[in-house]
This record gives sequence, C-alpha cells and structure tokens, in this order.
Amino acid sequence: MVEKRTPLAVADAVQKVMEHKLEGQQEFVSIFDSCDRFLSEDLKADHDVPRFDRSAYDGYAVKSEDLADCSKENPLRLKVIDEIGAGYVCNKSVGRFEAVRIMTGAMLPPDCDAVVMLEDVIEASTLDDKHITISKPVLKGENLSFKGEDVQAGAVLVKKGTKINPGIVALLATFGYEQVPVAKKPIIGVFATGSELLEVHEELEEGKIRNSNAYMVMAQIKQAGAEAVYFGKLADVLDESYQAMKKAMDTVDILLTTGGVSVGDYDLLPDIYRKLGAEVLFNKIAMRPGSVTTVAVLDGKLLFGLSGNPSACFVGFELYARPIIRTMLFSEKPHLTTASAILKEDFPTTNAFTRFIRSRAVLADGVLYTGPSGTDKSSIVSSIANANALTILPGGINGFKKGEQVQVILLDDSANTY
Ligand SMILES: Nc1nc2c(c(=O)[nH]1)N[C@H]1C(S)=C(S)[C@@H](COP(=O)(O)OP(=O)(O)OC[C@H]3O[C@@H](n4cnc5c(N)ncnc54)[C@H](O)[C@@H]3O)O[C@H]1N2
Ligand code: MOO
Ligand SMILES: [Mg+2]
Repeated sequence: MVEKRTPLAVADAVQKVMEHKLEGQQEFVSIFDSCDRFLSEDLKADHDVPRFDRSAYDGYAVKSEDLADCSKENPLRLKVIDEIGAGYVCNKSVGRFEAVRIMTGAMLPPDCDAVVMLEDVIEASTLDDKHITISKPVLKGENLSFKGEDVQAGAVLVKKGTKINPGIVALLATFGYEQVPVAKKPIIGVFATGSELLEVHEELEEGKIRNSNAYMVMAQIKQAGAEAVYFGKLADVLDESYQAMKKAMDTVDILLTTGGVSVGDYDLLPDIYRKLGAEVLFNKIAMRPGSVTTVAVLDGKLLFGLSGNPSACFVGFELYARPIIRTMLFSEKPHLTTASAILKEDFPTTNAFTRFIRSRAVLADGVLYTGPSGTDKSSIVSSIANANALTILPGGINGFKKGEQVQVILLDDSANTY
C-alpha cells in the first residue's frame, strides 16, 4: 500500500521551515570583495560628508558682503592672495576685498562664504599683483557644497542584511571600511539523486538524462547569497546514498537533495531520512509544482528534499530554501517580493492545490501583466529559463480568466535585498 501523505498549506510549510533557521555568522572581507555580499552590521556615518564646506566649482572664494553692490556699471576689483586646489587648504587670512583662487573640492577658506565661478570674473595680473574684476553679486553660500549636506554624522546609511551594491561600496570606502563586516556565506551541500542521471559532460544514453537540477539549484544557491558545495550524483541505492549523505551532513549548514522524494520504488529519501534519524517536518504541500517537497531536520540542520522534476525543484527552492539562506544573511525580508498583475491568458483547468506558474511578467504603461513562460508541467525544464516571476493561482473549483488580477512572485529581488 502506498503511503498516504497529508498536504500542508504553503504558508504553514514556510513557517515550519523558518522555525528551524540557523543563526547567521559574521566575517570580514576586503572591500574589493564586498560587492554582492550581505552587510552583517548597520553602516553608520562616523563623520559628516563632506567633512568641510568646499567649493563646488573652479573659481574664486570671496566674501559675499564685498560684492553686494557690484554690477556691470560698477565692477568690483578683488586682490587674489592665494590659490588652492582640492586637497590643499588656505592658511592665510582673507581680508576685505581679497579673494582666493580655488578649485572644485578644495576647502573653503574660513574667512570666505561664497565662490564666484571662473567664467564670471575677468582676470588681470601682473607678476606680483593678481587681481580679478567681478560685475555681479554672489549670494552667501553660492557655489559651495556644505559640510554634512550629503551625510550627517550618526546617520544609519544602510541596514544590516542589505546586499552590497556598487553604491554601498562607495559608502564603505567613504567611511574607511577597508575590511567589511559581512554575513558568512552558509554552506549548502547538494546531491542529485537518480540512477538515470548523467553528468553534464557525458554523452546521452538510452533511458538516461543529464542532471540539470544540481546545476540549476547551485546557481539558485549562489544567487541567494550562499555557497554551494556539489557532492555529485547518487544512484538509487539506499546504503550508498545514506552513507554519502551522513558524511556530507558534517560539513554543511544545510543539505539539499533533488529527486527521490515521492512514493516510487526508487524514491529513497524517505528511507534515508529514517535511517539518519531525521525528523521529517512535512513531505506533502498543497502546491503545484513541488507537492512532494520534503523538509527534515537532523541535529538542528535542515535537509531539503526537493523534487526531481525540474520545475518542482526550482519552485521548491525559491519558496522554502531561499528564505532560510537569506535569514542566515541577516535579511529582514527573506521572502521574494509579490506584486499584483493582470493575467494575459485564461487558465480554465482547476486544481485543488495552489499553483505557481513559471511566468514572464512585463510592465506596459505602468501595469504589470503575467503569462506562462512555457509549458506548465512539473517535469518541464525549458519554462524556467524564460521565467522572471511565479504567478500564484490559488487552488479551488474555478479557473482563471484573462484580465483577472492575480499575485505574482518576482524572481528578481535586486530591489528588495533586505
Ligand atoms: N504515484 C505517484 N507518483 C508520483 C507522485 C505521486 O504523488 N504519486 N508525485 C509526482 C510528483 S507531483 C512529482 S513532482 C514527482 C516527484 O518525483 P521525485 O521527487 O521522487 O523525483 P524522481 O522520481 O527522482 O524524478 C522525477 C523526475 O525528475 C527527473 N529528474 C530527477 N533528478 C533530476 C535531475 N537532477 N535533473 C533533471 N531531471 C531530474 C527524473 O528523471 C524524473 O523524470 O513524482 C511524481 N510521481
Ligand atoms: O510535486 Mo509535483 O511537482 O506537484 O508535479
Ligand atoms: Mg520519484
């Protein structure tokens, strides 16, 4: 008699997995290697940026009060007493009707309060006497960039758990982070199970297929921010598979397998979990694809038994494994973003389970539309390649019509990394 499994609702399954999350850990990496890692501490400003009032233009630093009455008819002559480029400071005191030639980024002399652009002055110099003539007033603060106008000391600029992008790298450099505190990448071990599997370099043989799941899942792991360790493929032989998985468990934070979780004669994962003494959290979820996704716990570590069917494997990872990885990377929003979208075609067939249709979501005139990215079957690999979203079709007795509003899970999470 085949084992009867009770399906769990998707949200309950997600919650069960999340109850077993592991604590993330911190390490330091060189700023050179920090992009795409996840911050393990808030990035706080320990000083104002800019740290001093500085010139925003190449020109002359002046006292605005000196220029108050000047005009075309009444041009003003100023004596140039010093010149400074960015990185240098003026150590002279600037008196009434004096100016300092200053370049963009140079610190404003403390006696000055504005800058006149080079284009707005007439220069007249002899060997030992430099003068400029100005024929329009300048406002106090004009052509400057002010202390603290970019960032104020004490501000939290980027929250812990955020994926580091090039702009964050710029802030890290601004605040002197030669070594950057980041979340240690969790180590996720991967086995592909199935006697039918050939490796990617092998010639096809009758009845066999190439193992695509392991490579896909390793790419998903990397995209989620963790490190994938590939342990290879396992033939459907109980003892060998058990031994290999037992050994691998010691070296990883999470162990992920694909295939062998259903009720077939060679679906060995249920027996392996039993032999390992792992507690199975669930082995059936009310979803399609991925209904057989199984999650177990052994010594506090999670084992993900993803389905062998490629689309089911893909969806199972995104819904259950990815949020756990993101939690270990200190993310406050570990789940993918959902959005409302309009169905581009009918889905007349019904299903008791919630469906996650591999989809292409496109924006047109500010409205998001969604439609399948290929054939909607669990065994299909090609529909994953074109998918940028999963359309959620809740289970029930009614089908769905073109034009209806549905929810989609966006697979690209670059706008939502903490
Ligand atoms: N009697 C029943 N049969 C099945 C049920 C069921 O409830 N009762 N569930 C079906 C569903 S739903 C799914 S999904 C699959 C799940 O199968 P398994 O997770 O046990 O996976 P396998 O049997 O090992 O393989 C299924 C399918 O996927 C191909 N596969 C496996 N590994 C890979 C890989 N690494 N790369 C590419 N393709 C892979 C494999 O060759 C099979 O075609 O079970 C249904 N059956
Ligand atoms: O686990 Mo299956 O993917 O529902 O076809
Ligand atoms: Mg099977």
